[in-house]
Parts: sequence; structure tokens; C-alpha cells
Amino acid sequence: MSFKIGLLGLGTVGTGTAEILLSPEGRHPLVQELEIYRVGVRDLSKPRDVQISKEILTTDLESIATDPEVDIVVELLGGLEPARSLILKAIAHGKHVVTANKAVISRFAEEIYDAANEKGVYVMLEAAVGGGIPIIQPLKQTLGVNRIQAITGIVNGTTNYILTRMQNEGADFADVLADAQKLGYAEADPTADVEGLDAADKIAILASLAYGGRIKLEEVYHEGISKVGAADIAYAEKLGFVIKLLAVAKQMTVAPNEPELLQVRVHPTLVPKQHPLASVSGVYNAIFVEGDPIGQVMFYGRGAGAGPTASAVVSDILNIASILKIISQSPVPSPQSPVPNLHPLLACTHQHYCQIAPMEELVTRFYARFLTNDSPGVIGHLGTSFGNYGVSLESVVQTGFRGDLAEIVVVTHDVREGNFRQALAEIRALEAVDSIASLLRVL
Ligand SMILES: NC(=O)C1=CN([C@@H]2O[C@H](COP(=O)(O)OP(=O)(O)OC[C@H]3O[C@@H](n4cnc5c(N)ncnc54)[C@H](OP(=O)(O)O)[C@@H]3O)[C@@H](O)[C@H]2O)C=CC1
Ligand SMILES: N[C@@H](CC=O)C(=O)O
Ligand code: NA
Repeated sequence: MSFKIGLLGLGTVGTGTAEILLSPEGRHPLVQELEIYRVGVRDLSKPRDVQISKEILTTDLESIATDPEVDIVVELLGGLEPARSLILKAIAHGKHVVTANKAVISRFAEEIYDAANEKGVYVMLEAAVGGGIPIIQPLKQTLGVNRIQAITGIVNGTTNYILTRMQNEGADFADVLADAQKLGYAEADPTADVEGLDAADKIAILASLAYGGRIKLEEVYHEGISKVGAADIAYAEKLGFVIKLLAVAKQMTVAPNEPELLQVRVHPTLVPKQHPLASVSGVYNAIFVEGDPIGQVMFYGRGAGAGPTASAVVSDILNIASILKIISQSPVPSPQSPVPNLHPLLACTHQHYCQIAPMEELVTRFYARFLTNDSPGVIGHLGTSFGNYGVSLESVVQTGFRGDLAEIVVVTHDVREGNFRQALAEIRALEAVDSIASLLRVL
């Protein structure tokens, strides 16, 4: 028996996927039964790094999504359109779908999963978060019995690669970003990586799986790494931290007797050097899950790049093929039950929306860097303003000068973000304060 794959896209991940499918030796025996039947691309004349016969290449992607011979459509185009429409078209034509497209899933999950559940087909997305790291299936299956307390992840390979090289080599942001693009890590528009949007898409997906509800992407707070400067990396190092772009989903109680709310956020964060996430470097990603009763568990591996991401894509294809194989040996759907029952641990049937906590309710430590006049008593003024809003300080360091201005770095104890912002508004208005050069949360 062979399962016919319609591949949409033959770029970084599409090529990696084709390479696995074309070399089944030494892999699971079922890989031999997966056939690349048709491949959709934009440019037929482009040289390809993988041997695909010209006859199966086409620019007519819709004809693949609707081809009656195709069993599984694998969407590896990127971007919102035509990816979304092709996924929906494939579902409407009874195809199972595998996608690596977190941007589409985080925005259109409701439309896509409603359509898929109605048709009785699977939409699988292991590659969409953490590249090759198994995290989607573990959350759905192996960790499914746990009450998840928090997910804290480094889920964007491009920004972790940039931050690591800035920290280790003092490399220039723009140069390292260009390298990440050459290595195939970055999105077609790398703004999505740099500004934290890609990580927001991914944590929305993880939160939805972990907390069993849909997430409105517009409620996910996101901040990227473009404002993280060499000075902050150096101060963080001196204070015993490394800066990482973290994506967090965590339950919190805002008021007694009120239902718990969910924090879902992405921002650069000072991570203590002894935390397991601090040593995750370069293109590596890691997702640190805390649950009851499992405790702490961390998933680690390459978060981007052709091979690792393709490994996740083909694992999804394999999961679907294994189910199709079982179905082919069972009775066909009856008129009473015309839609096949979906495997409950592989399908996605969430209906309600999770209630997201406003950022001002977050309780965390902060790092702030102030540029001030070198006048006596400035630190005292800062302390008074912080004290007015109940912000207590863990450390205050006057580190030196930047031009004519004194540089003061502060790390707070845990504080409600709303209170901290009020204190900052007061501090900004102080005559001695020139600017707040940076503001980062601390894990
Ligand atoms: N790169 C990575 O490390 C990872 C990527 N992903 C996701 O995987 C997906 C693919 O990424 P990646 O492989 O890097 O992207 P690429 O840009 O390398 O490849 C995109 C492919 O899709 C084809 N394509 C794009 N738009 C169209 C269109 N309108 N019509 C026809 N063909 C089209 C391109 O054709 P042509 O070749 O002719 O230009 C190309 O083959 C994205 O959703 C991305 O977010 C997920 C995890 C990791
Ligand atoms: N651009 C993404 C690719 C994988 O999802 C990243 O850098 O992580
Ligand atoms: Na993954």
C-alpha cells in the first residue's frame, strides 16, 4: 500500500522533507510506503537540491489540494495566503494535512480545525513549534494527563542564534541576522522572528494544547529583541544572567475566588545562568514544561533548519499514514456515521477561548537601565519613586558613564507589572533622569 503525498513548497523544509521521503532506508518501514506524488512550487525553472522528476512539479497548487489521488497534503509554503486557502481546500476535498505553518495555525485554527473535524481529517503541525523537537505530540499525548502549570520556552531559532552570537562574539545584530537567513533559519520576512511574532504564534499554539482552549493571537503580548543592546548583554552577564527571548504560558490567580487566568507572552528575559534554559544556545530551542504530577521536563533540540524541521514533518505524515492503514482494514463509514471518528489524541477539538491575563497583572522581577545626570541624590530619587509604588529593589548598580550621562542598573524583587510601570512613569518625569535605556523582565 502506498500513501500519496502532495507537497506544497520545496524550499528549506520542503527539500528536507523530500530528502527523507526519498531515502527510506534505515527509517521506520512505513516511510517506504510514502510516495511524493506531486510537488507545488512558485518557480519551475529554479534549480533544486533534491531529485524530483519534472513531471510531478507544478505551479498549480490548487490542483494538488484537490487531486483525488492525493491522501495527505503537506503545506510548506509559509505566509498566510495562499497557504490558508490551500489547507482549507485540501480539507474540503477530504485530505489530511500536515503543516509547519505556525502563522496560519495561530490565526486560523478555529476555521481550520472546525473544517477538519467536520470532514473527519487530521491537521498535524509538529514542525510548527520547536522545529524538530517533539513537543506538539507530547503535549497532546504523553503529557495529556498532567495539569500544566507553566510552559517556558526558547522557541525561535533565529533570535536565539542572534543573541548567542552577540553574547559570545560581540557580533553585530545585522550581520548575524544575515547569517541566520543564509542558514535557512529565518522566516521569509525576518521581522516575524526579530519582533517576537513567530514566537507569539508558537506559544499561542502550545498554550492552546496545554490548557485545552483556543487562544486569540491578538491577546498574546509580544516584544522582540531589536532593542536588546550590547550594553544589556554585558550587564546581564555581570549580574549572573543571559538574555533569551522567552515565550511563556502560565496560569495565574489574579484575585481570590476568581477563575485562574492565563498569561501568554513573549519578551526578552534575563535568565539566571543556572537555569536549564540559560545554556540553550545558537539555533537550539528548548521548551521547559512544569506540570502536575510530572514536575519539570525539558524538550531540547534544533528549532529550525531543513533536516530537523523535516523530521517533524515526516513524523506527522507517518502518524497519519499509520491511522490510514488501520482504517483501510476496518469497515468503511456507514450512512449513520459518514465521517470517520478521529483519534482523540491526534485531533484538536477545542471549542472555548482561554481567558488571558492583562500584562499589568504579571508579577515578576525587572531589570532597568537608566541614563541620568550625574547629580547627587539621583539614586535616592529613584528609590523614593520605586518605594511610592511598592517596588522593592534587589540590586542597584551605578555602572559608569555613557557620554556625559551616568548609567544606573536596577534589578527589582517580584513586583506587579502595573505598579512597576507607574513607578517608571514617575521616574521618567524626574529632572535628573534623561531616559530609561532599557527595560527587561527577569525569570
Ligand atoms: N525554515 C525553517 O527552519 C522552518 C520553517 N518552518 C515553516 O515552514 C514553512 C516553510 O518554510 P521554508 O521552507 O523555510 O520556506 P522557503 O521560503 O524556503 O520555501 C517556501 C517554498 O514554498 C514555495 N512557495 C511559496 N509561496 C508560493 C506560492 N504562492 N505559490 C507556489 N509556491 C510557493 C516556494 O517555491 P519556490 O521554491 O519556487 O520559490 C518554496 O519552494 C513556513 O511556514 C515556515 O514558517 C517551520 C519550522 C522551521
Ligand atoms: N524562523 C523560525 C523557523 C522555525 O520555526 C525560527 O527561527 O525559529
Ligand atoms: Na516540533
